[in-house]
Amino acid sequence: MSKLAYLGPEGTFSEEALRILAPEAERLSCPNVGAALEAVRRGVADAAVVPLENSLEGGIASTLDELVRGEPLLITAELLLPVRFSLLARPGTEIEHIKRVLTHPAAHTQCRGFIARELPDAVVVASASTAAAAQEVALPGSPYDAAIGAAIAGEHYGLLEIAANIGDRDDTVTRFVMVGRPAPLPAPTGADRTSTVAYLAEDHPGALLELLTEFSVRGVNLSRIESRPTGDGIGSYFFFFDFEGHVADARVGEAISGLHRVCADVRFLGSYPRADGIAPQIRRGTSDAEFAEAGEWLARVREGRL
Ligand SMILES: O=C(O)C(=O)Cc1ccccc1
Repeated sequence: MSKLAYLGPEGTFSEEALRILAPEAERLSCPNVGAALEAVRRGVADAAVVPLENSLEGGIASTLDELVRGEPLLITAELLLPVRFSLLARPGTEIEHIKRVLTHPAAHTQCRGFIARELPDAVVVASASTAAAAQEVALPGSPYDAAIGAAIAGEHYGLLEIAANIGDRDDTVTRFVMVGRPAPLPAPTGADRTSTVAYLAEDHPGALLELLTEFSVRGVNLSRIESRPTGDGIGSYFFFFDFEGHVADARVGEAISGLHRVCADVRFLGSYPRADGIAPQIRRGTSDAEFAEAGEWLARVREGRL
C-alpha cells in the first residue's frame, strides 16, 4: 500500500483531496507543504497531495516555492475540489464575542467579505492549515475564539459550526496535485496538462515575449502563468506555466525544448491527465502527424531529394 503525505492534521481540504485521489493509501500528516514534499524527496512517503491553485486567488505561493527548490519532483495527477468554509468555535461562543480568528491564508483570502460584514473588529491570524486552526481553537484556554475551515474539521475537533458557507463565492474550486519522485510519466490521455517553471537567462526587452512565443507558434494553449520571486533580488523571478497537452505530444515537446534553448533553466514539473477531461483544440499545422510529416520533408530537403 502506498503512503501519501498531506498538509495535516486530519480535517484539512488537502486530506479530503487525498481521500478522493487515493482512497486506499496510507496517510502521513505533515505540518506544512514543504514538509510533505520533503517526505517524498527523502522516500518517507511515496507521493504527496498538495494545493496548487484556487479559482479566486490563483497559485498557492508556498506550494509553488517548494516545487521550484530542492530535488525535482513530478506531478502525476490533479483534482478540482470545491471548497466550502465554515466558522468554527467552542460550544457557547457567541459570534459577537469573536475577536481573534485563526485560519490558513488561502481560507482568509476567500472569506474576506464575510469577515468584513460579520466580524469587522476581528483580527485574523495565519495558521499552517485550516485543521491546525480548528485543533488550536479547541484547546481549553486557546487565545483564539474561532477558526475558519471545513465543517468536518469542526466535527473532528469538537467545535460548533457558527456559520456555514462563508466563502465570498460559492463556486470556488481548489486544484490539488499529486506529486511524486521522478519516474516514468503517466501515459498521454488526449486531455492532459503539462507544468513547467522557467528561469530567464538575462533580463532584456521582450524576454518574456520570447518565452511565450515558444508556446504560441506551436499552438500550445496556456492555462496558467504566474511569477514568483527567486529571492535573488528585486526583479528576479521564476515563471510558472501550465498548458494544454502532454510532453509526448510533438507541439508540447517542441515548445518546451524551445524554452530550454532560450532560458537559463527550465524545470519540468509533469504531464498528467486533466481533471476536467477537456481535450485541447489542435490548431492547423500543430498535430503530431503534421510535425512528423514536416520532419520527413526536412530530412528529404537535407538530402537534396527535392
Ligand atoms: O488548510 C487546508 O485545509 C488546506 O488543505 C489548504 C487550503 C486552504 C484553503 C483552501 C484550500 C486549501
